[in-house]
Amino acid sequence: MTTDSLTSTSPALHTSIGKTGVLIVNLGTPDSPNTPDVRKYLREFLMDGRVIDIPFIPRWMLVNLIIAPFRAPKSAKIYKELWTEDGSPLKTYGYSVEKMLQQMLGDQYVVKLAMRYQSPGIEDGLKEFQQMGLSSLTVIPFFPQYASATTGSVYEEVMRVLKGWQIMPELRFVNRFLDHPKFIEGFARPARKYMAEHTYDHFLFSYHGVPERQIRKGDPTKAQCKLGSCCDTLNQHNQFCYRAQCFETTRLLVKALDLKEGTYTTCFQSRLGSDPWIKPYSDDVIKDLAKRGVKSVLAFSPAFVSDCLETTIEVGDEYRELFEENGGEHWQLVESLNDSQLWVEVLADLVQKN
Ligand SMILES: C=CC1=C(C)c2cc3[nH]c(cc4nc(cc5[nH]c(cc1n2)c(C)c5CCC(=O)O)C(CCC(=O)O)=C4C)c(C)c3C=C
Ligand SMILES: [Fe+2]
Ligand SMILES: [Fe+2]
Repeated sequence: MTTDSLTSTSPALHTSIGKTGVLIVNLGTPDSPNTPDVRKYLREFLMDGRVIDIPFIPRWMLVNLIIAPFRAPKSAKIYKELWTEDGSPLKTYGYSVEKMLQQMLGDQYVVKLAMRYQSPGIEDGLKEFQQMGLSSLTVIPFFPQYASATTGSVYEEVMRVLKGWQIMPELRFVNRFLDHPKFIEGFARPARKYMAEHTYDHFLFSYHGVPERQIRKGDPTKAQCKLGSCCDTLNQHNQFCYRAQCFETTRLLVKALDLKEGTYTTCFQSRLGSDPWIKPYSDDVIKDLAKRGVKSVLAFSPAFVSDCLETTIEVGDEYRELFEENGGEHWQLVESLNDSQLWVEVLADLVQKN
């Protein structure tokens, strides 16, 4: 082979030698807030066997005959409240972070945003990486705490796509980052600002819930997690218990904000269906706090790195109404990391850890 034939290699391949692909992946959101797009999103999302973890035929019937048709018009209305002129915040922040992280990491890295459901898809992102002939690939799901329904599902999809590749890049998955100091600071910093402006009686840490069954399935000993006080500490036996990881996240935030014992509660939102989900339920906790005479609450949603339907609408609006209806007076949601510099620094650290 002559030098000429070497230099005539395709520019895309040539410039990518030695580069690392970084796939940042969030959950996904509908393509528009209109009912057909919301229905399409709900169908894809809820037909994932890690999200609704029941056998295929009952899952198909539940999703296609009950949840998607009835929920889509209601959810579409809420998505319309959330939508901005740039689209769904979850995706807008994602693109902004993609750009900022690319700038921070420099041209030895190629950063791409993907969504587990809907667009831009994981498969399309990975195919672009494949054409670039990257040497290594880091996948960072945007979920601070590991859950089979989120991080587990992203891995499964990445592995499904990679399975047929002739050349496998060096591969690294980041499976959680709840204890990254800058992740904690990303919530603590805006919280300190609110705490300087107002006195809060109580601090609420509301995480997305999962069905209790999913925690039991993920327990390696099948006996460790009793879904009670055993989740109060995170150790080598329960390190992937989603509920225990949420309590640990609260502990780290409590420490960063120097909150007093008895002034904060960890709870779980967004139940779907009639099976038991992890407790305590956020709506029960909020009603109880208001009835006990708590007048002002600072609320956090630290299972989400981008503001979305679950934070802005559910915690920011619906829980505020619930609190006020039951006698509460002041409710403030701490915004998520969104496209803050701190969040991009967390991601850069996670990429460069190896
Ligand atoms: C924090 C991570 C998340 C976990 C764990 C999770 C589990 C989970 N979710 C559902 C059902 C729904 N979730 C919905 C929205 C939604 N969920 C997450 C994150 C987690 N889900 C996010 C970031 C979002 C918001 C997306 C956005 O576009 O803003 C919805 C749709 C909303 C609605 O129609 O009300 C459903 C439905 C299940 C069953 C589940 C189980 C483990
Ligand atoms: Fe969800
Ligand atoms: Fe547990």
